[in-house]
Amino acid sequence: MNNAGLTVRALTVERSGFPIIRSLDLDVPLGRVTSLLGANGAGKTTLMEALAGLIPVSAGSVELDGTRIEKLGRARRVGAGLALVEQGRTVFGDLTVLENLTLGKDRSAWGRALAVFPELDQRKHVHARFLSGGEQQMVVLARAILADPQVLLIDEMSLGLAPVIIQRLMPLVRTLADAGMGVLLVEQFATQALAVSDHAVVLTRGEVAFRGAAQDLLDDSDRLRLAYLGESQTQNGTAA
Ligand SMILES: Nc1ncnc2c1ncn2[C@@H]1O[C@H](COP(=O)(O)OP(=O)(O)OP(=O)(O)O)[C@@H](O)[C@H]1O
Repeated sequence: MNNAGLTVRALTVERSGFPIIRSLDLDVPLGRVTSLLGANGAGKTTLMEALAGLIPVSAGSVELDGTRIEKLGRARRVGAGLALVEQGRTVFGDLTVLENLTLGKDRSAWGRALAVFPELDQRKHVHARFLSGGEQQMVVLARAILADPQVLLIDEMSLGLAPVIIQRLMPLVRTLADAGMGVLLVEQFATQALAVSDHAVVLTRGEVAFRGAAQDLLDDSDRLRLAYLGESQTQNGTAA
């Protein structure tokens, strides 16, 4: 029995018949933030979508709290304790903040959302389409947190947001992990992501090119640059 959060083994995911994720092993332990880095096209979003059940896996296993989930649909994975904050904000623009966060939920949801984002209280009757990008992202994050996941997958939540908002959101990710959640974080602002992360995994063309302590990657500017540029970690440094 494995209670270590999300355990991914030998996962292969194809798009249009071409393997994008190739025999990948990954652990997302509870109580830890794991940053997933890699150049554009490395396969980060493909991996997140496959873990969340938006696209099928071709081979391998995904276990959550010791239970195989790779064949479950998205809703059942949420029910099992796995939530995804998708790339690109998706609030219901015609609904108020309050409605966005309480639709289909019990009345305690609003209080729980406010505990995480108290600043939403003064915006609760505002239609979500009138919120700033940062406020919309808070609503999206709050919705995911209300599902009470064991493991939360966050794909590029800072896309298009001002640095000041990112500075507000990143420590929150740490707080969620400190409260026991496992977090897998894909983030273009790698140094800010690594600063709140325990572990780091770098993907290159669908395979793990580095895994280790987030601090080790922060301290190794050459390796960090390679993670951005998508060059392979071969001994002669040949570009991928
Ligand atoms: N629907 C699709 N059909 C076919 N190929 C796709 C599809 N979506 C993505 N790909 C390809 O899969 C590869 C990985 O893309 P993916 O979006 O997962 O990478 P990423 O690491 O998230 O990149 P980015 O940082 O740009 O979002 C790319 O080569 C991309 O062109």
